[in-house]
Amino acid sequence: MDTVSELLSDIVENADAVALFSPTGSLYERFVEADLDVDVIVVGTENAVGADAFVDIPLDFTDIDDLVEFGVGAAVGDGYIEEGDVVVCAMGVFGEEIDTVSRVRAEESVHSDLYDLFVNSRAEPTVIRSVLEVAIDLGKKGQKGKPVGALFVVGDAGNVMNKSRPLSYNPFEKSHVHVGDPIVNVMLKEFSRLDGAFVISDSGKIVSAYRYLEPDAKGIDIPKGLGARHMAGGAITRDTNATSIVLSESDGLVRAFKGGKLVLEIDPEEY
Ligand SMILES: Nc1ncnc2c1ncn2[C@@H]1O[C@H](COP(=O)(O)OP(=O)(O)OP(=O)(O)O)[C@@H](O)[C@H]1O
Ligand SMILES: [Mn+2]
Repeated sequence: MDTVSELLSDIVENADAVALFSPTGSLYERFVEADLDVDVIVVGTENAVGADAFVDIPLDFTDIDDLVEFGVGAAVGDGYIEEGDVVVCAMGVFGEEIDTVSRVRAEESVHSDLYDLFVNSRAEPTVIRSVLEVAIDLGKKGQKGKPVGALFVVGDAGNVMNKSRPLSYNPFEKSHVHVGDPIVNVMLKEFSRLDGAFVISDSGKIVSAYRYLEPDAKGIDIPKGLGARHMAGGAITRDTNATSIVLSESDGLVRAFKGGKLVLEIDPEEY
């Protein structure tokens, strides 16, 4: 059997594009050589196969829904496909060979929120990515073996400062340090044991620690069982153009809020 073309011809029929998620070189070659009647887009954290059409994902999403949602959103955003196009997403979840295929239509409802979080936040995408990494790392290890919670409010710092007040003296008052610097990651983890939120600027400068947020939380929905940290973290993203990244001390998950909505939920143990 002519593997790729026959196996996938039914699924690929009338599709506008095939998105290969982190394919091996030989798999990608087979797709190109199969000469299917559709565009082949590679989606991954790096373009290891040197594909012409490549979509960069900011995080190794372990959840397939998230992966597909982000991949399709980014393919639209990067101009490889258009709204309404049908994309066949193919990946090897359990190994290098394709074992999972989904056929989705690129629609606002499928792809907008997660892509938007990384690409259309006020803060630079690398800043969002770095803060997520700190939160995931902190969630994995905790502080001295104990679970910790933390709240990072990223972007639109001036407005966030206006909607909050200090709980204690600000250790970052006179410093010019940025997320992503290794020393800063250590500091963020150290200070996360204490109360309140970190405020981070669009460019990643740590503006303040220990901020008590006072947004209008009316009508904000957060998952059941969570309390004031998540309520404040969600609500501040509706009152301002900030994005919040919250690590829960109680359930250990990292969540991201934008525009008052929960847009991403990650279990650090899976990273
Ligand atoms: N408005 C706020 N601004 C900044 N930090 C807050 C705010 N409200 C609560 N916090 C911080 O969150 C911590 C935990 O509060 P709470 O248990 O109510 O939140 P939670 O949403 O249940 O989060 P967790 O899952 O981590 O327990 C508080 O000790 C405080 O440090
Ligand atoms: Mn709690």
